[in-house]
Amino acid sequence: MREILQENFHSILYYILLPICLTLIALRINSVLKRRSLFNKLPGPKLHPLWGTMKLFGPKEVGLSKFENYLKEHIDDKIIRLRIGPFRYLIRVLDPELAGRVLSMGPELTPKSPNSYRMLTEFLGFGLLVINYKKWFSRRRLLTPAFHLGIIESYMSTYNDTTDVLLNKWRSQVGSDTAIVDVFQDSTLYTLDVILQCACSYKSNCQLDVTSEVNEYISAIFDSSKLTIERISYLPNLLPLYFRLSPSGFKWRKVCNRIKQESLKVVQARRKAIVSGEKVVKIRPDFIDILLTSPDSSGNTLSDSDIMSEMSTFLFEGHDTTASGVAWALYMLGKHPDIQSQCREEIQSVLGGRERIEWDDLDSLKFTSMCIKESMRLFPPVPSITRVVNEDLVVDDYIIPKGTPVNIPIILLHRHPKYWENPDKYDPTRFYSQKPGGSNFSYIPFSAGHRNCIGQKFALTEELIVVARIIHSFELESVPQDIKRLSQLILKSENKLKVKIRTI
Ligand code: HEM
Repeated sequence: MREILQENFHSILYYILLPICLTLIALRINSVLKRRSLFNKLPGPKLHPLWGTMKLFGPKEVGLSKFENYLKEHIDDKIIRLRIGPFRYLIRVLDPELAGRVLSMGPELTPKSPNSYRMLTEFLGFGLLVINYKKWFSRRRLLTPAFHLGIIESYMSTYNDTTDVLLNKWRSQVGSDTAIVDVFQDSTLYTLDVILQCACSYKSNCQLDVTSEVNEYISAIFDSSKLTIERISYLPNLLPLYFRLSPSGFKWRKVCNRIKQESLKVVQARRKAIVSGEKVVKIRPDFIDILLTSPDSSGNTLSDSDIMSEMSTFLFEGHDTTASGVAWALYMLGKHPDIQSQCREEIQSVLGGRERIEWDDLDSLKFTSMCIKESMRLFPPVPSITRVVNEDLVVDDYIIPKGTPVNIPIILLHRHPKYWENPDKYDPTRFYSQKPGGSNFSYIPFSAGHRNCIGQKFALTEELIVVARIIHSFELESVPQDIKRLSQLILKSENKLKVKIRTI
C-alpha cells in the first residue's frame, strides 16, 4: 500500500489536492468580489483604483473642511463608504443614532478595530483601551473603583496645587504687563503633572523644569501621535516591512521604547519600594496601588507587563486628551471676551474671596462647565474612534457586512449641520438643553456605551478646576489666527494656540 502511494504520489497530488486548492481559491475570490459588490452599493465618493479615498479627506484642516462640505451636500446620508488603499474598506457613520446603535452593541459584537488600534499597542501594550472580549470585562471591573467619585474627590488638592504651579508660572511671566503663552504646551505640562501624581504619586516638577526627563516623554507622545497618522495616511507605510525599514519606522521604534520606559520606571520604583518596605509618600491609594494589589475575577493580581500596559494607558489617555480639552477651552474663551466675563462673574460669585476650588463648588460652576463642553463639541480631544462589526449591520436598504471596520467621526458628528444650528458657532448656551444636538449621541466627546471613557469624571473635574482658576486670575485674549485643526490620535492645532494673558 505504501509503495503504491509513493509511486502515485504526484498523481494523487494532481487529481485530489489541486482541485481542492483551486476550489478554495475560487471561493475566496468569490467572497472578496461579493464583499466588494456589497461595499460598492454603499454611498460614497468615487474610488481611485490604488489609493481608494485616501487622498480625499486628510487629517489636516483642509481635509476636515472638505468632509464637512461633503456632509452639507449629503445631509441625509447615514453612512459613507471609504477605502484605504486598494483593498481595505471602512464605513464612516454620519448619523448620531446609528453611532449610538453601534456603540451600544455588546462589546463582543463591536471589538476595537485591529488595524486602527494595533499601532497603539506598540507603545501602550495591551491596556484597557485596546483589549477586547473577556479580558476587557474583567479588567474594566478591576479598574472601575480607581475612578469612583470618592477617589476623584481625594484628588482635589492635587488639581488645586498643580494649578497653583501653573498660575504662579504665568504670574512670573506676566510681571506687571502682559505675556503671550502657548496654551497647548502649558496645558500638556499641567495635565502630565497631575496624572503623574494621581497615577503614581510622582512629583515630576515638569511644569517648571523644562529639561526634565518627563519632557522627553511628552515629545515621545507627541511624535507617536504624528507618526501614527503618517503611518496610516501614506500608502507604502501600510506595508509593515517598508515602514519598519523607513526612517519613520526607525523613529517609531525609538518613540515606543521611550514611552514604555517611562511606565517601566514608575512600576519598578513602586515594586522596589514595596519589597524593601520603603515608605512612599502618598496622599491616597494611587492608580498603581490599585493595579498592584487588586485581584481580577479569578483572584489573580496583574502581571508586570499588564501593569505596565495599564500605566502607559493611564499616562497617555490621562494627559494628552485632557490637555487638548483645556487648551481649546482657554483659546475659545480668549476669543470670546463677553462669554469669558460671564464665566468670571460666575466663578467670582462661587468662590467669594477664595482662590481654591472645593468639591462642593463644582456643581455651581454651571456656565463655566458649559463653556468647556462647548469647546469639546467644536474641538473634541479624541476626534474619532473605530470598531469592527462582528455581525451584518443593516442600515435602511444597505448591509454593512460582518467584519467591516466602522469609524465614528466624533469631530464630524459634533458639527453635523442637520443636528446643530450654526454648527461652527461657539455657543455654550446650547448646553442648557438636556439633549444638545437633538439626540443622545450627537455629543459624545467621551464616546458612549460599554467602552466609554473610564476617566470622564476625572478629566472633567481636572479641566473645570484649571480653566475656572485661570479665568479667575487672568484676562485672556487669543492671538488672532486661522485655526488649523489637526486630527491625529488626539485633536491638536497645526499652529500654536497663542493667548495673551494679563493679571486681574
Ligand atoms: C478630556 C479628556 C478625555 C477625553 C475627551 C477622553 C475620551 C475618550 C474616548 C472617546 C474614549 C473611547 C476610545 C475608543 O473607543 O477607542 C476613551 C476611552 C478611555 N479613556 Fe478617556 N478621555 C479623556 C480623559 C481620560 C482620562 C483622564 C483617563 C484616565 C486617567 C482616560 C482613560 C481612558 C481609558 C482607560 C479608556 C478605555 C476605556 C475602555 O475601553 O474601557 N481618559 N476616552
